[in-house]
Amino acid sequence: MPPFPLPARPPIGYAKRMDLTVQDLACARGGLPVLEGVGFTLRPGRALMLRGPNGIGKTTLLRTLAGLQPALSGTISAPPEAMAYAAHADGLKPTLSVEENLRFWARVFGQRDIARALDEFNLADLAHRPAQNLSAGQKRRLGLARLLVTGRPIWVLDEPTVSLDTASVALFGAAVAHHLRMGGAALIATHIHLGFEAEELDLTPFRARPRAMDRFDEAFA
Ligand SMILES: Nc1ncnc2c1ncn2[C@@H]1O[C@H](COP(=O)(O)OP(=O)(O)OP(=O)(O)O)[C@@H](O)[C@H]1O
Repeated sequence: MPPFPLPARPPIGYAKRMDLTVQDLACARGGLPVLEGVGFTLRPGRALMLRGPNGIGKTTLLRTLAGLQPALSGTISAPPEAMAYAAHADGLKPTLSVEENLRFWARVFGQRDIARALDEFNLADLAHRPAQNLSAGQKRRLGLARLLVTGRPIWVLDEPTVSLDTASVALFGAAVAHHLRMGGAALIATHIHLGFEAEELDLTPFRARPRAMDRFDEAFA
């Protein structure tokens, strides 16, 4: 018996280059509609940066795409199993070392190689350090290195550079650029420029209309 459950479905991985087409998507947070009418296509090898002011719904959209919460309506062409989601909670096991964390996640996602993840995020010197003894930026690097052992083609990233210093932002930018060259794709909510070519989607026009205003109109119908 493996020490932890393996995925019921085989990983999709890079061999399966995948478009992500979103049509007329509406999503909610805390039971209130946040965005409506969202639509875009993200193709293999491309990155799309989500823009918009604080509270517009970037996190809500990413969580919906990654299958962590249901959409109110609309369609998402790619299944959650095609996506690797990384956000503020990094899913690290505090008592496991850096290397053990990566081996754990590689096993969960049906992968073997962790060497590239250690290398691309400059974690080799920290390989035997328990995750709980890492600095905030080092933990974030490990959380992002996890993406490389998922083998999943579409990265869905919420503010991935929080806590990273300039050198680590550059490492992360290079890792994403490599992922794109391999035929992967990335959807990233960030307020900074990551050093590679990407399209942008401003979510401001997709802000959901307030429900109170709908009721106000109905009162005069
Ligand atoms: N746990 C929650 N329960 C209820 N409402 C929430 C919750 N988290 C966020 N919200 C609200 O949902 C809306 C969208 O929030 P979301 O976090 O998706 O925005 P964001 O664009 O990612 O913001 P930021 O740029 O500040 O990270 C905001 O109005 C926010 O106040």
